[in-house]
Amino acid sequence: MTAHIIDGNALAAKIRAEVSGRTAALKARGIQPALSIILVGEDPASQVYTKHKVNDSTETGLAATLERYPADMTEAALVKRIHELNQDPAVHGILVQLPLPKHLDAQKVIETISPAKDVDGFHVASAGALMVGRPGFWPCTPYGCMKMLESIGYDLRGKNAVVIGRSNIVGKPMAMMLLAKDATVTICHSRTRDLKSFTLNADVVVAAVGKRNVLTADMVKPGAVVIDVGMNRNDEGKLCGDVDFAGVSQVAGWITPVPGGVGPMTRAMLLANTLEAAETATAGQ
Ligand SMILES: NC(=O)C1=CN([C@@H]2O[C@H](COP(=O)(O)OP(=O)(O)OC[C@H]3O[C@@H](n4cnc5c(N)ncnc54)[C@H](OP(=O)(O)O)[C@@H]3O)[C@@H](O)[C@H]2O)C=CC1
Ligand SMILES: Nc1nc(=O)c2c([nH]1)NC[C@@H]1CN(c3ccc(C(=O)N[C@@H](CCC(=O)O)C(=O)O)cc3)C=[N+]21
Repeated sequence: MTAHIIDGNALAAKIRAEVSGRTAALKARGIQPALSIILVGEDPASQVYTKHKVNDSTETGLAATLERYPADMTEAALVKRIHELNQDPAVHGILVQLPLPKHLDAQKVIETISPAKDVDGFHVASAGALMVGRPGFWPCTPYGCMKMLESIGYDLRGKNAVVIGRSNIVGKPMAMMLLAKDATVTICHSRTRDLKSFTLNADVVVAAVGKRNVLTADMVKPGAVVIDVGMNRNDEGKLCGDVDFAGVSQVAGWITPVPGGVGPMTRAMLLANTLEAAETATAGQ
């Protein structure tokens, strides 16, 4: 068997086109949807990622501002700036790029973002809303994974889903979203004994670990859907996921590639969340 590939680039392009259309409608009402991105420090990967986010936004008609601050910025100064952005009606979304320098408490900083502008979906209020099924912003990476499942018309009801990884920004919200669609969800992590015994029984596997070859062909049920969130570098320095793509694609029914899978979807869902924040903030205006 050779798996069908779920093309994240193509699906992300579709979502961006939808966002562009809705952005044009807002602009026709005199509203410019706007995202503020805060980057603290000089992390090279973060510099690349934030540049991508600004370019994606601009191409879609959203206004994006990248604010860069030195690595020694104090928490008080950062919190003050976020409060200003919270108050600014021209700003609809606020994103603080992670990781933050070690002297800053990332969760505390995120809690200062107004939940109405939390387009990353990392605020505890956003996490709580997802947990209890109330409206709120969903974290972009698991949200993008759900869109990928939706794009193949996959019905999660009663299916066994295994999420590998339990971070607050990927694994845990991913599990909640799958649960909300009536999957039977198992969350595995570094203390899980015999990972393979869980994945072999899974109709859907989401790998969000950050280690190469966490999922290999012998661990996958024939025909399963495999979603690879991981971002790693192989020995040649090439980007690769958590899944042994060459092997697993011989067993799985569907698989997402890295690059060109979940990554572009994460970026597209950020645009969708920002647009939604702008629409909600300006409803009836
Ligand atoms: N494509 C995209 O858009 C994005 C990709 N990523 C990538 O996804 C990956 C995960 O990110 P993130 O959730 O932030 O990472 P974290 O490091 O926060 O979480 C990793 C999780 O994997 C678990 N884990 C570690 N080793 C194993 C193992 N051998 N077997 C099973 N579970 C294990 C950890 O368990 P424990 O809790 O016990 O430590 C932890 O829960 C990274 O590669 C990251 O770069 C992240 C965000 C967006
Ligand atoms: N506040 C915050 N929000 C985030 O969403 C956030 C963050 N901080 N910090 C870092 C992680 C990581 N992340 C990625 C998003 C897209 C790609 C992506 O588009 N990847 C491309 C490849 C890009 C390349 O070539 O390097 C792909 O998979 O095709 C990667 C990684 C978002 N993150």
